[in-house]
Amino acid sequence: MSFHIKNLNVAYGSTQVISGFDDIWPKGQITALIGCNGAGKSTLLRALAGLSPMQGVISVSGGALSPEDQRRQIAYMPQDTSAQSSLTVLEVVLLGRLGSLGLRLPAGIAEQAMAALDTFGLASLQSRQLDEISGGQRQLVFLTQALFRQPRVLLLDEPTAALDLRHQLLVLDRLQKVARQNGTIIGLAMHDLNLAAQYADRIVGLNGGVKAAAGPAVEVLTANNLRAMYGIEARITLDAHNQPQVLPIRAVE
Ligand SMILES: Nc1ncnc2c1ncn2[C@@H]1O[C@H](COP(=O)(O)OP(=O)(O)OP(=O)(O)O)[C@@H](O)[C@H]1O
Repeated sequence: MSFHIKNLNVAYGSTQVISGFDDIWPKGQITALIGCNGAGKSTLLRALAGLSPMQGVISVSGGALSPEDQRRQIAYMPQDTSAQSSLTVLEVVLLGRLGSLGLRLPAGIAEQAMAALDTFGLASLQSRQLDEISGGQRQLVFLTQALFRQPRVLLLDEPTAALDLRHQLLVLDRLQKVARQNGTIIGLAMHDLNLAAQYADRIVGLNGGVKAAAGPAVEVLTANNLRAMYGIEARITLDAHNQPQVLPIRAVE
């Protein structure tokens, strides 16, 4: 089972933002989307989640996904999780299973949601309203909700952007486990290239809405690619596991 994206095109009005994007995201792997501000990462993830009109075909295991399949099989967490809401933290996580909730909660589901919150140390916040917790805590709550859905495909837009260093590592460790253990297909937009190198199985570079590079970190995170995609000069070294580490030096013309 893998996630196939064929000739995906997205336009806002007459402005083309994603052009002819083709890729295959394997089962049980993390694919990280990288690229400069405005490169099209969020637009691509939103289109895959069925939230932006697009042209092209997306399929899982060869079967093209209808808009209904997209909603059922794909979970998506946006970049901006700010919310004025009187929903509590526990209610937000439970909404992850909205599709299977009736008038009464199925037995045990609240306990499962609490256990999910506990993974990121959030259980004590269960009764707080969404607007009574910090930005990083809100990002963790929405991440917990997306994981609680147990989707086949999980799309996360900059899931560690609001998190401290420890929580960045905890979240990416957890995502790697979910991918490996459940076979979940995970796609992330990321700006931290070193974390992408450490955790992603594949990196896809977007430049002006076009796929500019794809493959393992060591092939994508090269000085030439970073100059072309970000307009920077960078020093690349290999760590003890032969993964590239990027040290940005200066912006270039
Ligand atoms: N709703 C919209 N209407 C019109 N243009 C948009 C809209 N949303 C995004 N764009 C444009 O589409 C392009 C891609 O934006 P997108 O948000 O996908 O980039 P990104 O790679 O996620 O950037 P960032 O790293 O800043 O989050 C940009 O030029 C942006 O200005």
